[in-house]
Amino acid sequence: MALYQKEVEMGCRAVRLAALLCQTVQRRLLAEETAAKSDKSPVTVADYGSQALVSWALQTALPPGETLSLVAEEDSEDLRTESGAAMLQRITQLVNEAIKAEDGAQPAPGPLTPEDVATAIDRGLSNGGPLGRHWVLDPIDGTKGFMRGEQYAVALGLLDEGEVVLGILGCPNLPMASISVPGGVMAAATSGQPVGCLFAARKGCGATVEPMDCSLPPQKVSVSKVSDPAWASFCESYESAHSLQDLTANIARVLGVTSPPVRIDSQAKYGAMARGDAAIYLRFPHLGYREKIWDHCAGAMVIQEAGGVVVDAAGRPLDFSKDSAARGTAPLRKLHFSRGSDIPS
Ligand SMILES: Nc1ncnc2c1ncn2[C@@H]1O[C@H](COP(=O)(O)OS(=O)(=O)O)[C@@H](OP(=O)(O)O)[C@H]1O
Ligand SMILES: [Mg+2]
Ligand SMILES: [Mg+2]
Ligand SMILES: [Mg+2]
Repeated sequence: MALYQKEVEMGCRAVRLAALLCQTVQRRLLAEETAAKSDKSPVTVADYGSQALVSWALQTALPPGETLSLVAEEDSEDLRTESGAAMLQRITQLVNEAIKAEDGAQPAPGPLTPEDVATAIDRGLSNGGPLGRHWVLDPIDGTKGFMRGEQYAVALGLLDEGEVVLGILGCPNLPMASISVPGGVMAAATSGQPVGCLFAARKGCGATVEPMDCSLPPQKVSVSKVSDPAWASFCESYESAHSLQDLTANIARVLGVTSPPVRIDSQAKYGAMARGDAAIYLRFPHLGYREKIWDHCAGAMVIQEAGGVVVDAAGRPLDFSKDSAARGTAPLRKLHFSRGSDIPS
């Protein structure tokens, strides 16, 4: 079997399963399904449920006795408090519903319990690092976009000996049709092509896209061939709190870019770029913010395998292998870009 083929299949199944749960929640998103984390960022039942499902699906696909190492965004700490119990119940119900909808049956020996779900979420507490295999998960990237009913991604990568070898991006609200058309996402969504894309990239094997609903086979994607910035369009964060939009506007002006920025949430930007919907992605977080590996691992791999290049603000490749535990700095757990994408002074 081709290198990482089994892992790509495991990962795609896990991402599809998680996307199913996200779609269910987004359809009936209620205020009580959202909470605020200690850093004040939003988290929903779908973020937790997606993480639990990916963790469960990957762990159950491994040979008996093999333990999953997963570096993922969420943890169960708030769910294990008295006030989090009802949310954990709700997540457990959604997780069991998604497993049943996929297989038509509950997992043996029976539905997952709230404790099983919390344990699955906390498998994401690995520190990663340069040795061995580590899956890297953002269960919902672009939670704010998800809550607005717009773009988000289930983003799953695999690190092997410090190198990214797989990237899978489930983008349930991204149309299969190009969004670089007048009217953007809205127009593409009504073009008659399916909505919902699954991007997958394996080291050295290129990147593909297929509809989330499996209605078409995977097709190879490649980045835009536009080389003159005057003809290029560029993507950036939808949220101005996530990237310095004034700075990107200035850079675009200096480059001679004439079209307005394409602002969509999440690593769906990487997916859209991988198939040539835009040629440039500019991201400059506000001073002091440290990027997390799960926010870029899968997307960067998809871009790279589609023929693109992803670098930090100083033009250096991103390093996903930093093991922050080795630095003995617990609060920095999983903040891995030592040379980060802070703006150079
Ligand atoms: N202050 C700040 N600066 C930079 N980045 C931040 C910041 N706050 C959050 N985040 C991270 O941004 C993730 C969402 O991705 P994007 O910024 O591409 O999406 S968006 O267009 O702005 O919604 C988002 O990922 P999720 O938390 O998974 O949604 C965050 O990890
Ligand atoms: Mg994220
Ligand atoms: Mg997230
Ligand atoms: Mg988040």
